[in-house]
Amino acid sequence: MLTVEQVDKSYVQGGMFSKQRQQVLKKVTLECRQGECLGIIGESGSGKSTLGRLMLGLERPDRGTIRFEGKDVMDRRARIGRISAVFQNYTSSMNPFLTVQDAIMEPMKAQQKTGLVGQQKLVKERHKLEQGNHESAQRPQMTATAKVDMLLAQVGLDPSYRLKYAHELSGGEAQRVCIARAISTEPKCIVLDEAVSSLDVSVQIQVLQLLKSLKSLYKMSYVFITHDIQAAAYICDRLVFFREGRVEETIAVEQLKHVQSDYARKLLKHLISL
Ligand SMILES: Nc1ncnc2c1ncn2[C@@H]1O[C@H](COP(=O)(O)OP(=O)(O)OP(=O)(O)O)[C@@H](O)[C@H]1O
Repeated sequence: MLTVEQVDKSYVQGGMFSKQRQQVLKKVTLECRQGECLGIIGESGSGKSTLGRLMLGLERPDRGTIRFEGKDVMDRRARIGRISAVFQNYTSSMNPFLTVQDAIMEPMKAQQKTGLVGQQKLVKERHKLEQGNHESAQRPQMTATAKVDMLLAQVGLDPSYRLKYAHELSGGEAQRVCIARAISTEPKCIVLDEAVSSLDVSVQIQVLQLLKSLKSLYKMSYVFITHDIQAAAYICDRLVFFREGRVEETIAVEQLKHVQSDYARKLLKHLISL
């Protein structure tokens, strides 16, 4: 579904006019399958966030390709409304001048601007009519407010949050709003970069549970980027151990005890059950 093939990425090191480059990603190849949660786990500086930005089409690889359902993610139409993101810095992820309602509606508006919603809706409506389901085909569209309320309810917040601003929210609440925004376009995939790392442990567990239930409700895939092996083991189906910009090992979570590399073993030492 989301495939990364032979991706290299480097950055200029030591100022704008320097010719020195730091190779951050080295021939990275991996796949996040339909409906799975793929964990990318590694030490600080191993290149996890860089890979996340490339998967979101925010930056271009030097070499190699990243495709979502066969289309290059650098093509905006391949990703808009289909791949979303939740980052660690939930308060800075939210524009301080926007209410919760406006923040949640931002991606939907962006999707409407591209005209993609229109096309998808038309196909769905035509299909319903062909099936003889005239009643549901003619049902009026849910109002924006009702849609925001529904999304807030799905992330465990009541409608009174609609008119609040980012600074009026706790960390956990702000991250729930970011999750509501990420699911608003009903994407097929969400890239979560250290999405629970800044939250208190008890809030982390609640948000992880929420992410799990939303994943099955919306039948989404997750790319879960983290340095927290416990959180990864809780939510992921497979883990990619990432070291110095390379894939060191990939393993199913239920096989974790059988990891081969010393690096994966070292990271796993933090997992109580081992
Ligand atoms: N835009 C950039 N310009 C220059 N160097 C960068 C840029 N982005 C990342 N790097 C460098 O690439 C390396 C990998 O960074 P990255 O943030 O991808 O690692 P990470 O595994 O996500 O780390 P952390 O867990 O600490 O967030 C680091 O050495 C970083 O300094």
